[in-house]
Amino acid sequence: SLEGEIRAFLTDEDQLHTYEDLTKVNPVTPTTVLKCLQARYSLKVFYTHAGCTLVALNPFQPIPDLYTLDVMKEYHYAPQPQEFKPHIFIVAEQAYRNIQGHVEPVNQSLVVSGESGAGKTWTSRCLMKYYATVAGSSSVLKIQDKVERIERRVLDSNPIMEAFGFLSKPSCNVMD
Ligand SMILES: Nc1ncnc2c1ncn2[C@@H]1O[C@H](COP(=O)(O)OP(=O)(O)OP(=O)(O)O)[C@@H](O)[C@H]1O
Repeated sequence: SLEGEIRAFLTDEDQLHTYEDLTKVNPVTPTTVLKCLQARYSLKVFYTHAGCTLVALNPFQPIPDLYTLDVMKEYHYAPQPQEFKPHIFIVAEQAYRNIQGHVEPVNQSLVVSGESGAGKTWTSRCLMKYYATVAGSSSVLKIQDKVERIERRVLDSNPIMEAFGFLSKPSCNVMD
């Protein structure tokens, strides 16, 4: 039965954190998926693939080592970044490479979704920082300046984007 399969899956508690892609979880149920994410979270692992989607959990604390210039470079220069640990930089790099594609460059969109407080603004800033850094000038000062300008623009565009989407959410009737 499904219940039996779920129980058997959860018995192997020490293995739950090893699932780097939730499509490998079997059986895929809310319980099994959440238990895996929980096991990873408790080991301070905040990113997990779910096929071509990336699940980002909010650590609710600064994790500076996860977003350093060196980490960005590691993902940017890796021949196969998807073989590294799940990270927002894998998604960023994949989209970047698709744009750079010499044969047929394709416009790219990154959809960042989640409930209020999930970390969408953080993630968008993280993506902007990544692009401003890897695609930017080689001068450190210029990079810093560009990152700050792009970040500012993203944050400034928030009220406009929210005016279109956020205000009509049933959970947040700001229009009332
Ligand atoms: N990866 C992360 N590392 C450290 N802090 C994070 C991370 N992700 C989110 N946070 C923190 O969690 C809080 C909420 O994140 P954020 O503002 O990005 O949420 P949001 O999804 O944009 O929320 P809302 O929809 O309400 O605007 C912020 O204080 C942010 O700094």
